[in-house]
Amino acid sequence: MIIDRAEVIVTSPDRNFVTLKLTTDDGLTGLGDATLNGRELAVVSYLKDHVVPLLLGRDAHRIEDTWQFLYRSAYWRRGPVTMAAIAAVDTALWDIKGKAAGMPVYQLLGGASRTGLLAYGHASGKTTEELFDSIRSHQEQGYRAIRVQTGVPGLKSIYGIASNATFEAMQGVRYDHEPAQRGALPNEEDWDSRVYLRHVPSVFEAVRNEFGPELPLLHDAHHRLTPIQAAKLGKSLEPYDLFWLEDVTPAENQEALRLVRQHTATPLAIGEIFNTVWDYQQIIREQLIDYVRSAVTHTGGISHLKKVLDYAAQYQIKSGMHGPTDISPVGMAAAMHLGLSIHNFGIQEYMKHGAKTDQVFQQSFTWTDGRLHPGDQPGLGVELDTDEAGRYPYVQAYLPYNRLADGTVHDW
Ligand SMILES: O=NC(=O)[C@@H](O)[C@H](O)[C@H](O)CO
Ligand SMILES: [Co+2]
Repeated sequence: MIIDRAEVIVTSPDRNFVTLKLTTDDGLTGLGDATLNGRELAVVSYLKDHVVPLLLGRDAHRIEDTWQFLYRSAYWRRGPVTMAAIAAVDTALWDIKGKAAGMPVYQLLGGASRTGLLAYGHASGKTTEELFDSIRSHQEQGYRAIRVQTGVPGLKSIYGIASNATFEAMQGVRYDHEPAQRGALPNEEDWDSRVYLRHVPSVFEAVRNEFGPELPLLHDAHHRLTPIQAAKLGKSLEPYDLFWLEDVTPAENQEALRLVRQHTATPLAIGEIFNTVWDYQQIIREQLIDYVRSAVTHTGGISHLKKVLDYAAQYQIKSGMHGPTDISPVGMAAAMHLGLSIHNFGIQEYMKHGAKTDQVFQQSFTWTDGRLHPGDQPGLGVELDTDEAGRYPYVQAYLPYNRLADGTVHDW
């Protein structure tokens, strides 16, 4: 079963997506998500100019050999562009192998370890009442776990809040921070850690008082705090029993999490911007986190993220795969197949894609009673309508960035 065609399809229905489509000599096709939000065209070139010529003529069955060949023959190791490109190839080959076997990918990975995948959604609101509306709306949509992000007094715009606050309005104006904002330059936003640290505990106090102790609540600090500030936040949120506190501090310096861990028992989730097991090695080995946040799309594909999660399982660390709208339906399907099969599944982030995206990508996953299931179609269960995709050309788009009051650039 030889790869004899490889296409890199860029489409921008509700936001930019990059998809690799491989076709074999016996007509089987496989899809891989290669979307890197705000830097999409770098992966397009990496695939088109450097990887596709190496794939044509290769045996599509040899997934591990292809992965090792692409990882080692590049010479230059790791990084988001390289690992997103390798992820797309790996995922597309698993899709093909599933179709060749007549089985959904999760069956090839060892079969189902659970009936469905607990998912969480993104409630947000500039004010407490808008936040409460958003939480109720997510509960009505069936979410059993909810991420809470709010405005911060004195800050003009902030991560995780829809540009148009009320949830009803969001039905039309979707929470749009994930799909990088379209435009020639990144939007500058403002930030103040001290105001944020004072404000967040009061938000969770209000949410717990309104919604009770049971509802699993998550929060994303989005890389903005120093380790001691992260420790302070984790400790101040302990009375509210969070499911997890995410990206509390930039984790390139993995040992920074030692300080946070010394001060708080709030569970920690890290890794959505990581791209290989080496980014995790210390924080897994020292049990400095509780959830691995990587998406299949950014971490070398199904093959590599499975290795990361199998390593994490030895330290009782679970998956918490990244699932914003800039993970395409192909990437989400790969996450669901992997999540269904592993023992140490934790939770799946699930932001619903837009209607135009669902027109471009035909999906077969189900969302029932707050749990996702990839479905039982052979392969990943996603097909891409190339004609529909052709209707939405790429649009330059960037993620925002932060500056502090004195103009210093800060993590967004
Ligand atoms: O937990 N989810 C997140 O942090 C996302 O909102 C990321 O900022 C975007 O997906 C980046 O493209
Ligand atoms: Co995050």
